[in-house]
Amino acid sequence: MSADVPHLPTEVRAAGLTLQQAAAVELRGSSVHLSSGAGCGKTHVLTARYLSHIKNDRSSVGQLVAITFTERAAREMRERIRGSFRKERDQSSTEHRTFWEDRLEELESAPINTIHSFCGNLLRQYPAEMGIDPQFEILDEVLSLNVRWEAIREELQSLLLEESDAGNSLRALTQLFGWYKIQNSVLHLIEELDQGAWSDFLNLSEAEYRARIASLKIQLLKRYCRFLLTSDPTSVKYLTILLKSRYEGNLLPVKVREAIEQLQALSSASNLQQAYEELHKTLLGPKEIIAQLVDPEEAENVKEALKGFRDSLKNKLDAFLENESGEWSFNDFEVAQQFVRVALAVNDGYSRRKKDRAVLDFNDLLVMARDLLKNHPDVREELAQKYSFILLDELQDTDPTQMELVRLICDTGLKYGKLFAVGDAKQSIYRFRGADVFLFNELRNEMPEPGQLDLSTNFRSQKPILDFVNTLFRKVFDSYVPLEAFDRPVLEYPNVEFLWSFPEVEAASEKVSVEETRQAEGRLIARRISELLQSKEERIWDSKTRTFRPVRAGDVTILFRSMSNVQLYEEALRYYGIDYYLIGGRAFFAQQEIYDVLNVLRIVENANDSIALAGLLRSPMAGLNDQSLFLLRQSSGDLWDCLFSESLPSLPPDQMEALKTIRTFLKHWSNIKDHVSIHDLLVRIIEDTGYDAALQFEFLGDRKLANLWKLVELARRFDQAGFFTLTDFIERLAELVENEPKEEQAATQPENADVVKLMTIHQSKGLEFPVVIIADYNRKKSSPVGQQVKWQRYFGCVSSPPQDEDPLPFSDQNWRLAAIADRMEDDQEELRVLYVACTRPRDLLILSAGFNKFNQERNPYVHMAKLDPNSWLLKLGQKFDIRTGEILQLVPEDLPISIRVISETDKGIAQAPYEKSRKIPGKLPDMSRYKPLDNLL
Ligand SMILES: Nc1ncnc2c1ncn2[C@@H]1O[C@H](COP(=O)(O)OP(=O)(O)OP(=O)(O)O)[C@@H](O)[C@H]1O
Repeated sequence: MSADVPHLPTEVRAAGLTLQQAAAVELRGSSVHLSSGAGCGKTHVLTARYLSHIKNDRSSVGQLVAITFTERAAREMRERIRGSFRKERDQSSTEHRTFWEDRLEELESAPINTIHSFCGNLLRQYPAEMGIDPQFEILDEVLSLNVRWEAIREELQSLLLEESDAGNSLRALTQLFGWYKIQNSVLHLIEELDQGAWSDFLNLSEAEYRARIASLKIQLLKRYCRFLLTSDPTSVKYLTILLKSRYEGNLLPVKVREAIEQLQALSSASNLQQAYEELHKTLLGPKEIIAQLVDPEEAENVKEALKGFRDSLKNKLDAFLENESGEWSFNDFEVAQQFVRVALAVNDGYSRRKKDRAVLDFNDLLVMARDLLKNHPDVREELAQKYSFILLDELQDTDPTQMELVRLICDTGLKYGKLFAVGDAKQSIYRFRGADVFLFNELRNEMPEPGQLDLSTNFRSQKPILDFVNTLFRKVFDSYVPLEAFDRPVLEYPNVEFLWSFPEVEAASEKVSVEETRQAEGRLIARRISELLQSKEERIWDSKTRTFRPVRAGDVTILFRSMSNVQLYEEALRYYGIDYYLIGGRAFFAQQEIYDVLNVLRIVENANDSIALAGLLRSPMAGLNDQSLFLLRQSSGDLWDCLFSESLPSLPPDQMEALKTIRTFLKHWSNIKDHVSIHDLLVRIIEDTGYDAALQFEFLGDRKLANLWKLVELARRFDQAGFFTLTDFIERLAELVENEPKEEQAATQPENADVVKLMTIHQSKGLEFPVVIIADYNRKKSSPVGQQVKWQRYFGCVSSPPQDEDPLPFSDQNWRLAAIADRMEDDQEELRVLYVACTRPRDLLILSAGFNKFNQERNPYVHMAKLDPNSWLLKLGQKFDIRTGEILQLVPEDLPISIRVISETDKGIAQAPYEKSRKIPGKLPDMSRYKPLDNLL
């Protein structure tokens, strides 16, 4: 590795980097921690740095490791590096061309990959050290879940009879929770396995545990009170009404400020209960306050808000106020330890199963690679010799094991020039996978000062979008560095739009479902896209021609927080005749085609499953209609008997034909099922029934077909794994259908097709699009229900008592406190997700939401508060009048932003002039087949 480079290589300056970027590319001698806002060229700089190691440090491709976190990002990074090499080759003199040709060839096998594949390769090089089979297979998410379930079932069964601590723990837990809940709880726990922390937790004495919780509780209360005042949508909504009401006299603000101060002082109160009661009294709202309000409507608002704020505080502070020493029949700490003991025993069984089958899951790859480096200094040394520079993208998404790995790979070079790490703390959005943004900041503080670098010039978005982002997030993130716009032409059209829709209601009291509001929103989005596509307005910047051009379908991307309701938006797009491409919808296992396959397999496996049989008969595989099914049912009690009886009911000829055909097939499939692989059986079923062709002609046919083939592929992987039978496959599939793990739906069109794209915000990370619509902006986050136990990083294991028992068998106080700690972190993460979304567009950002109805409030703050905001809308409404787009409470840093607000009722959407000019399909697709099966049975 070369030492300091004394002067700036001119090639780098010529590459068109900013001074900030060039500094990051050129620094040597110190490692670099490059922190940057979105779109400031992190990946761009990382690519330039890679190139500069080849050019200026004379490194070979094999000496450079580039690591990122997703396959997509790794592909993109390799592509960008390849592009930069090609450029070098094309600009080189003849004698240097071969140099770059060779580097390009080496690049194909260069270590530019995800951290998981880096670890996988490492383990294959040193299998003996870790005692693993070098030919190990990697279990993906779905298959590892299967093996985990198998371990849970079998290990719990044998533990139940075992005389051991774990056995005793399981028996005690079963009495408390019942068998079913234990299984799910154990699954939940082992997915969060943190072996070291678990052993520490088991070694804690009760006194140590209680002391730890007591100190945590005080720290938590302090943070929580601040959170309630600034970020909790419910309490902030009431506070907003109280503080922003128009009043005469000063009693209300005085009282509210007094309450705020009391709330802030709670965590240092010597007697918490007493301090809380004082606060409660302040908020009781003396009559004089109301009397000072001129406007009766305002008086009503204030009265409601005072009560709402009081009740919400009581509810939220409850967990802190309770006395721990209640009369409980069980001890919460013991229950938590019992869970950990059982989960550890099951996890041992899971590890054994993996070892026997020579398979590793994703987590094993990281943990084992970490242990390999930790426990084998010789391997560490070899690696240090082999790799001169480590380039790491998306540092903010590292989890503790990954960070340990990075430290071990860099070894003594960690601070001294070996590591080049880039990231953005504001874009850390993988907490649910264990990412911890704290690690990002911690590493920064360890770096020598010259290596702590920043980027703040954004090359992606038009200036007004950045002004909007800065205004919205300035107060949201600590030490926010505003994004500066790269100098380029700006449009006269507003680059930010609010798109608010609400269904038309007859009477003010009429209730509107969330689904209806989303449908109206979908229609307004589709209408707006259609308007943009028809418009001749030149609003998309083309960097090649350096001019603006009109919007094309492929410019538009709709981003979702969650894909659960995406079909409502898809329907609207189809209704408007807009082609689109759904990137990996999450609910793969919740699709009708998956149910259909499950039904047919169930019936082939077990003829007595009449629910599955009914499902099969009415699916396109058999093609019977409800009337025929009804007649079949009537003619005999049992559907199967009737299907195979001599005397069939009289059915129309086509239905009779369909019935006889499926009967023949069913006999045939049952005969071959034990002699062919699961994959072949499935393919045979599809071929016999022409199911693939039938799906093709349905609504969203392409995607259904792609999903079907994805399922066939899953069956092939089951066969390949070699240890699953058809019964296993059916059982696992049924579980997957029930639990809906995060499996993406199959892709149907190339991602670069010129059609509108729909994806989650997580999938959009690192990407950019000309037009971005953030849909479902006011979506409320649903909280998990029915969970019995969880691992919380500060509290350790906490368990929730069975809620149907009165009194509760053990205290749920720690469970609730741990939930509060998680809730606050989740809230921060939600805002980071919003930041990622708002920083994706280049030319136009549209925020869209469907509301019940707009209330008539004149005061913008009260208006917003009454919409019952989620955390996104809360932040938006604190800074903007969401009805007009005006900035509220200007501060000197705020720049004027022109925001276009479109708000429409359903009727308004339907009456839009351009809709009439569109060719609209006659009717929406017939979804009647999707009604639940139990209607029939
Ligand atoms: N010096 C530069 N000159 C011109 N364009 C640049 C420069 N640096 C970056 N860009 C462009 O800016 C855009 C954003 O760059 P890049 O994707 O590398 O940013 P990023 O920081 O990784 O973004 P994010 O954090 O949002 O993923 C890209 O289109 C990139 O080509």
